[in-house]
Amino acid sequence: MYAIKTYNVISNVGLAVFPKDQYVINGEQEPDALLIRSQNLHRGVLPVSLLAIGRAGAGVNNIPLDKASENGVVVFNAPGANANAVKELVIAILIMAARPILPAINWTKSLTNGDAADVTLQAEAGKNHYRGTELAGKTLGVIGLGAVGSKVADMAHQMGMNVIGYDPYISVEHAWQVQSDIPRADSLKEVLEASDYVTIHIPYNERNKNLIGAEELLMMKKGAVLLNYSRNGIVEETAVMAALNVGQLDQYWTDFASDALIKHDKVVVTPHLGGTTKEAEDNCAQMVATTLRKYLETGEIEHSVNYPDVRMPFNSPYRLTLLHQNVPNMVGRVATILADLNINIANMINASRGDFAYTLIDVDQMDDELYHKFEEKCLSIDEMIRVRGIRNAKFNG
Ligand SMILES: NC(=O)c1ccc[n+]([C@@H]2O[C@H](COP(=O)([O-])OP(=O)(O)OC[C@H]3O[C@@H](n4cnc5c(N)ncnc54)[C@H](O)[C@@H]3O)[C@@H](O)[C@H]2O)c1
Ligand SMILES: O=C(O)CC[C@@H](O)C(=O)O
Repeated sequence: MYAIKTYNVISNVGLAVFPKDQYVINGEQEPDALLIRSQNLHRGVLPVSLLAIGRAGAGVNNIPLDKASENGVVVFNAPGANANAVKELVIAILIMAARPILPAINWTKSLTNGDAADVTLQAEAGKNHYRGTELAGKTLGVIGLGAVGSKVADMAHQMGMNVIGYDPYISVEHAWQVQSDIPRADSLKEVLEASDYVTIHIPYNERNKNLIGAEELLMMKKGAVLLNYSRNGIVEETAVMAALNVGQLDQYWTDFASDALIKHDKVVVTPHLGGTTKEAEDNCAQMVATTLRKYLETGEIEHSVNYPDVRMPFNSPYRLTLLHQNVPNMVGRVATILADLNINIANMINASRGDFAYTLIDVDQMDDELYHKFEEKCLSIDEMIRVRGIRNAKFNG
């Protein structure tokens, strides 16, 4: 039985991916895998039993990736699975930033002391206080043109906005998703200077920490609007409030609450709602549960953020999986161990990603005693991190 431990609310559609006769969810056993959303794993230790972590979402800044890699824990996310939900929310926020919909609704609700006709008259008389502007013809700068940013850019473009994108690290896949008539800025400065509205869709990491600070806010048009539906650490909070106080920035909309931000008049905070739709929660949980299950049962890696993606049809009775550092001659050394044990290789694949690498070896014969000898010899190699043997369920019985 495999043991899965969950944190946060994980959709049942995702949990249903794990057959009850093979998986225990939140039982007593030490976990083989964690399935999480925003749970902060930096604070605890990773259990020794842990083989994998599945993040039912896009951002992985709540996971200690270096520690996971060094311990041979493969981390998966659900790329793009909640992008449509974030896009729809960001478009709604753009509209609410241009039109004072929330204060207008609250004011209308407050109309009292009159008969029906009086309320209608008051509403008509007061509506000019809630005059807005239109998005069509205004310029939207989109920082990050990945799964979310590319969708936001396209939708805003369709709504008549002039969209300018900025993403110096864009993948080929996402580059194809952005309409070719959406211009790309060559620098952050260029996109900030050009835009009436700026929306950020990038991961939080060391490089992007405080990407938007006092200097960048000064590059923006006076009275521009900033949206942050990515992560709080990307925008420097004190700088943003200072820019709001002097009118350099007109409004700041963010999905990430903090004590200071929620008290500021020109900041509107939603409670990390970007991916909170039924569809997105189902998509994320299903995608990551499927990749976790595949990894546990076949060793194949898909959508990992710390180890290379590796696929190999599992057509032998037994598979050996080896997570190791990316150093020369690992495959040679493992092949020698197998040869010394008189085990024939049926199929093999090796791939690397940065400092780490992964090797899958299929063999036709294996028993517990032989496996233990193999494992012991492999783990005596300094750069070997984790060795695992998987029996192919198709050959059982
Ligand atoms: N509010 C929410 O609930 C919610 C939901 C989904 C994602 N997110 C956040 O949004 C981020 C983006 O999500 P995604 O699904 O689009 O991810 P993604 O990986 O598909 O896209 C991120 C893009 O940002 C680009 N990028 C990285 N650093 C950049 C920089 N300094 N300048 C410009 N571009 C840069 C990358 O090249 C990539 O194309 C996630 O990492 C997550 O933190 C939040
Ligand atoms: O799980 C959530 O609700 C948030 C997901 C979001 O932050 C993400 O990075 O995908």
